[in-house]
Amino acid sequence: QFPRECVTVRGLQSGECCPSLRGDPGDICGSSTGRGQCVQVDADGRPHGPQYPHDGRDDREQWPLAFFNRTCQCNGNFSGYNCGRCKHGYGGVNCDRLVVAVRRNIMELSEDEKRRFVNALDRAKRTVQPDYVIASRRYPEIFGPDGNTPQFENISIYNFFVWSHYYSVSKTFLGAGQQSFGGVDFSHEGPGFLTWHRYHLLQLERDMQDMLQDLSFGLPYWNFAIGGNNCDICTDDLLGARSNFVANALSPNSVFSRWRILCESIEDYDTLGTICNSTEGGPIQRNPGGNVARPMVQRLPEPQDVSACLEVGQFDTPPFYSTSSESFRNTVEGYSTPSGNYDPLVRSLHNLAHLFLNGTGGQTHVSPNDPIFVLLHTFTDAIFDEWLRRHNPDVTAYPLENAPIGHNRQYNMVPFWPPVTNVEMFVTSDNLGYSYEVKWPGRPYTMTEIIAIAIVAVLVLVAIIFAATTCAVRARSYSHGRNEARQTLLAEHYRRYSEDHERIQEKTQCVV
Ligand SMILES: O=C(O)c1cc2cc(O)c(O)cc2[nH]1
Repeated sequence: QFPRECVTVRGLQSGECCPSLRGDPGDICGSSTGRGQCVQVDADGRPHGPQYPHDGRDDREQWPLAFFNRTCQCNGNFSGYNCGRCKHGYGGVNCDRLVVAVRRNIMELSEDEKRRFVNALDRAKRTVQPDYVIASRRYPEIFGPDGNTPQFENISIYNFFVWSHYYSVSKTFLGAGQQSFGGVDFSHEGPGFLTWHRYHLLQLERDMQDMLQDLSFGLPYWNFAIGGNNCDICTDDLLGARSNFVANALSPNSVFSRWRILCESIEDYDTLGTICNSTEGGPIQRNPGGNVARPMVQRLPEPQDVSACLEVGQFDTPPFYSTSSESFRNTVEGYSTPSGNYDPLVRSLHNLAHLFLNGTGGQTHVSPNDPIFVLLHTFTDAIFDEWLRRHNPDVTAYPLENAPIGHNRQYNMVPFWPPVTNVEMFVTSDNLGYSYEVKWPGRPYTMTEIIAIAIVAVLVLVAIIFAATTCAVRARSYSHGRNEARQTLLAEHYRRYSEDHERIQEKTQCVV
């Protein structure tokens, strides 16, 4: 969440996180080369929705002001915590070269591409994130027991991805002996669901591009809208088959069976007020389609669910929450029927795909530990992107205020650094340096369309029958006429022939 350079006692006390580029103390934010400058953080102070009634009790309010109030602001296509890198979609030393990463269906990768993707994920699980460290305590305890030891830890690239999700969904600690408040979620159940997860994926993709030294590396996606109860990507060449030996475990032939998960000690965090740190625990649990207690989540979404949700015209609707009706966001998130009707009993699309996994991938505080999370979310993001293309909304379609805390248009998404607002992700993917290769299922016909098509079909059929009958009648009368003519002709022939014959006979008789 924060650059390693910033989490010193002095850095935290100053509230300034404006590291210099290339270690020259005078060159904060690369200012000497015009890359950027150190500025005041702009944090959203507009009213949030009524779901969160504990203002002043959580480090994530008005992110990131509890930790830092000054940051680098980069010029042009420069970007990053010290303006040392390029905006998404740009490369080269001067950040003036366009680069695009293509995100493809994982099922359509070649064997070699599949192997390279699995290996890249595994390497990310073991490679230390070079720039960022994570807080292992809430701000009141951030300087450590001696007041001089900032409580931050190194973490791997993949675990950084896991930790960021955990931090955004964790409960608000209200004090020892008091129940933590769970009605808060900075990345779900609000308009920020799509923008938050979009940035989350971009950060992982960027970290993996750097690790692989390949700016064109694109995260693939899992088309989870295939119906049925089979997880098609749960094979050993992809995300891991089932174990034949241990219930809910992954096959030992998959590298993911050796992954250990982060952030599983949820009771400790909620009762002691601690924060998930970089310590790993048990293995990934997964039993796709096997939740016998909830038959509704034993099947994957259907292709027509995707077509239906893309028809929902409004991005989000009041109260901009998991109870919103006729909201594209709430529909694709999966709290509504695929056509947009809110129903508390329904789980569809993204939520259904999570719950179908039935294990680590189905619990918000740990779900990214299962790497299927990445592919499930790239597909959700692809649907979001297609919706943006089809509906071409203005920024005003995204609520400016009164969304649940963390979800307002200008809110800096928690816990990303440098600060990035929800609305910055409310653009089509080509503005962010990536694109999707997807064949979208056709839109299902409405009842009116079905009736109109049936009427046209009947009319065409009647016209064909009429034309055929008319032709047959005409053909019959024509051939009848020709027969009559032919018979008249024959009769005439015969008459002439007979007369000639009689005449010849008369002549011959005369000669004889
Ligand atoms: O119960 C749900 O609808 C549900 C579970 C779950 C897990 C997860 O990681 C998410 O991101 C969302 C989600 N929804």
